[in-house]
Formats: sequence, C-alpha cells, structure tokens
Amino acid sequence: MLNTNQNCNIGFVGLGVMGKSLALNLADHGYRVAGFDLDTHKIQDVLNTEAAERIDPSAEARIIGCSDMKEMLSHLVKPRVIVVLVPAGKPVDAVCQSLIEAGLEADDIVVDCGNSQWTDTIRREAEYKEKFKFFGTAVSGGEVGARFGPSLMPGGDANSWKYLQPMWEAVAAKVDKNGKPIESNTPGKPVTEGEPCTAYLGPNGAGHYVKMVHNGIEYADMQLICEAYHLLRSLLGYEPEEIGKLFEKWNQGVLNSYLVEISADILQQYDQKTGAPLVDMILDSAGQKGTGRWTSISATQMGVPAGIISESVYARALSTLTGERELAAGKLTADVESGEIAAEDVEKAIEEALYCAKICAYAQGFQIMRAAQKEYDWTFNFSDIAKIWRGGCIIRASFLQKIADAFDENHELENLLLSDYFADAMAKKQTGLRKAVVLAAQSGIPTPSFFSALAYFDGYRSDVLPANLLQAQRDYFGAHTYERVDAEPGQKFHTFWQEEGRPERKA
Ligand SMILES: NC(=O)C1=CN([C@@H]2O[C@H](COP(=O)(O)OP(=O)(O)OC[C@H]3O[C@@H](n4cnc5c(N)ncnc54)[C@H](OP(=O)(O)O)[C@@H]3O)[C@@H](O)[C@H]2O)C=CC1
Ligand SMILES: O=C(CO)[C@H](O)[C@H](O)COP(=O)(O)O
Repeated sequence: MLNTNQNCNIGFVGLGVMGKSLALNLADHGYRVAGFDLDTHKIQDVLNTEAAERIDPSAEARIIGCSDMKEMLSHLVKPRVIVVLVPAGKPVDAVCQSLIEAGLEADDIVVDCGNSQWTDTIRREAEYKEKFKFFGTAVSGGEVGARFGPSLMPGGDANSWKYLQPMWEAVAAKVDKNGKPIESNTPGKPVTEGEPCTAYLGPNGAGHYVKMVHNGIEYADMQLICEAYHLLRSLLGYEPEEIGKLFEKWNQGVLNSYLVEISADILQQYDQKTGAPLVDMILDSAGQKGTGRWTSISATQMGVPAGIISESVYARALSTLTGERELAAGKLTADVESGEIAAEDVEKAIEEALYCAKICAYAQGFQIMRAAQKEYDWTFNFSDIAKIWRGGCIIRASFLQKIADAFDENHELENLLLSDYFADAMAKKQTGLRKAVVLAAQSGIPTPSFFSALAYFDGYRSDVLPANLLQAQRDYFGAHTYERVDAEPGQKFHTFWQEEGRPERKA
C-alpha cells in the first residue's frame, strides 16, 4: 500500500468483475485510480493486471490499492469522485455509510455504477443529500465493455454531471459517424476518437431506469434468439453448429447485433470434456438477477403493454421448473401436425420473425420509458438513448441507428412502429412472423415471445378490439360503467342489468 497523497482522480469501492475492468479502463485514459475492496485478493488482482499491462514498466502505478476507505479518500483530489461497483441493494447503502464514516464531504460525489433499482437511486439521492452527492451511472457491456468501452447511462444532479462528463465520455464506447462501434480491445490503446456512448439522461433515478429498460429489452432480445434457435433445431433438425453458421449469415444483415454474434459463436463451441456441442451440455434453467422482472413490473404498474418483455421473464421462470417439466413431459402430450416444409422457407420465416419481434420488443421498451418520464418527471431524449446503446452495451445492434433516426425525425413519435422505416419493415417482413408462429403452434414448440410480438403488433394496429365486451362484462358484475361510441369522451354510462327492460343511465 502506498503513502497518502492527493494525486488520484477517482476512487473505486468494489474491484470485482466490473470494478476492476472500469478502473483499468480509466487508467488507460490517463486517470489515476485509488481502489478498495473487502476482498484483498481482488485488490491485488487489479494491481497485478495494471502492472502487467503498463506500457512503461518503470512508470508510476496508475492504480493504488488501499487497505480501507479512509486511506482511499486521502488519495483523492477534491471534490472526490468515488465509483461504487458492489452488488446492488444493501451493499450500496453499507458502502455509503462507510464512506460517511471515513470522512466524505458534502461536495464529494459517490457514483453508483451497479444495477441498482431506480427507486433506490431516488431514495439515496434524497437520503444522502446533506452528506455527499449521490449520482447514478448504470453501466452496460459486461466485463469486456467495462474494460474497453461500455455504454454509460448517467442520471443525477446536473452539476455533478458536468464534473463527471469528461471522464465518462473518455471511457465510454465510441461509434463512428454511421453509428458503427469503433472497437479496440488492446490494453493501453484505448479508442479516443468517435462519438461516446453516454449522455446525461436526467435527474436522480433516470440513468438506472433507462438501464433497467435496456435489460428488459435484453431479456426479450435473448429470448427471441433462443426461440429462433429452438424452432430451427426442432423443425429442421439442424445441429447447433449449423444454426451458429446461419446466425453468422443473419448477422451480416438487418439482424446485425452483439447478441446474434455471440449466439453464433456459442452454438459453434464444442464441449472439451465430451465433444458434444457445448450448448447441449448446459442445463436449460435460466438465471435472472431482477432487472428484466423490474421492467415488466414497472410497465404493468404504469399500464404499458410490454408483453414480449414480460413473456421473456416468464420464459426464464418456466425454464427453472426442471423437475416439474420432466414430469409434465411424460404426461402431457401435444397433438401436433407434421408436414413437409422446405428448409429454405422455414429459415426465411424465422429470420423475418426474429426481426419483426425484435422491432416490437424495442417499441415496447421505448413505450415504457415514454410512460416513465411522465410518471417521474424526467424528459428523455429517445434519440440520445438509442444512440448511447449503439456501442458498448449488450443490446448494441445496427438497427439502433434506425431507431435514433426515427426519433430524430419526430421527437414526439408515439411508437416506433409508427415511424415510416419500421412500419415499412413490419409490412414487408410480418409474413415470416406469422408463419413462424403458425409452425410453432402446429408443432408444439414453445415460442412465447414470438407469439406475444405478433399479438402486440396485431393488437396495436387494430382500430377495433373486443374491449367493448369486456367493459360490458365489468359493468354487468360490478357497475364499473362504460363510455359510449356516440357520446362525449369521458361520459360514463351504466346499464341496470338486473332491472326490467335494462335501462341505461348516465353515471
Ligand atoms: N457482471 C456484469 O456483467 C455486470 C454487472 N453489473 C452490476 O455491477 C455491480 C457489480 O457487479 P460485479 O462486478 O459483477 O460483482 P462482483 O461480485 O464481481 O464484485 C463486487 C465486489 O464488491 C465487493 N464488495 C461487496 N461489498 C463491499 C463493501 N461493502 N465494500 C467494499 N467492497 C465490497 C465484493 O467483495 P466480496 O466478494 O468479498 O463480497 C466484490 O469483490 C452489480 O450491481 C452488478 O449487477 C452491471 C453490468 C454488467
Ligand atoms: O446488466 C447486465 C448486462 O446488461 C448484467 O449482465 C446482468 O446481470 C444481466 O441480467 P441477468 O443476470 O438478470 O440476466
């Protein structure tokens, strides 16, 4: 451990997967870091990596390891900036308390870079107001993203943002003028040109909210790719490697994205122990840490239809019922239709289905944020949000540039599906989604997110829905009233269903 002197630009609490990577990223951009972790091995690990990666071994260390928070604070220039990258929830509050005890001051800025729930960020900003400035910055991109350029989603007090902005813009992922990521995964050689994938998103919980929705979309994107894989495997009998190669081809077109790219790679990997495709050796029971579920809950609370995201959360939940599913597989049969289907047609249908369903999932994600800005008094720039997701994050995809263009053309766009570009895409490709859903239904292959995407598309484009009958049902059993198509909007009516002649009166 080094002697104290105030020559570090930024402190880190938590040097695990994300903390270590982001600290090294900052060091590559010329910032000196003082770091602390409860686990001393993690501190030593980041110091060893920094030393090994340092271009000039005789130069001063760019990261300093500290034995406690007090020592860490003593190394930092004022106002001090401390990044917290510990598990979300109670550990974040524990770190905040320890920092106060260690001597944090009112001007100091604590940046929570974890996947915290946005309501916690709002609460913490208010709770610690007198003690220090609590600022949220959600990070996406996993370990590699944090190391070489993540997407950063900052939200909090605007003055703190001015102070943090140069640092965040330096370490964030960069894209070129066409929105394509500029990547360099070489330690010591960071990308310095291009547009940074970060933008101030608003006060208090705005950054963490946007990251939560990013993850909700991530859940949907991943589930849709898995359903495409399942269909190709079950309908056409393709082996994982073959599907991986097909995904590689799809990745050259409109589906170009990080998630399709890694899925292609994963499917071509063989297990070193058994020689079987690795994917076949992995238990089909999906984990989740909560962000997708929070997105679905938030959408439901605000009354936003986000079925694809919710179905993706449920699909993970259903997958964990391993024992029950085995039991059911032996008892419940599917009355399926089989027939000759041309492989080429099926491939085309599934590719189109994936594209259409993906458009619908992103439309739902942006709808959720549209509702949230009203609910929490934020003012989102949806084009900026699409732009900062073009590089660095897990859902990075070529078509985010098209989303940014759509919102640039019309800042008030109510739904992505209404933009000319995406309306046209849905018009041209929806046949594939319809075919894929029919094939899945006929063959008994579960594709909940494809089904949900089609239902959303058809529901959204319907000027008449059976909600009239539903309103009548509500009025029948609960006198909940209804509006009439031939009366002023807002006027409520009730039919006295139990009375003779069933008179209708204004409520
Ligand atoms: N991994 C990923 O791909 C991504 C993670 N995130 C989010 O980033 C955050 C950090 O995740 P990740 O880096 O993966 O987690 P890790 O578990 O790898 O690292 C967290 C580190 O924080 C340490 N820690 C916990 N409590 C304290 C404390 N009170 N004081 C000091 N150190 C502490 C832990 O030590 P110990 O192990 O001893 O408890 C651990 O070393 C989480 O909110 C996560 O959801 C966000 C995007 C992507
Ligand atoms: O935030 C992330 C990526 O953007 C994390 O990887 C997160 O853990 C993913 O969520 P889950 O673990 O629920 O799949």
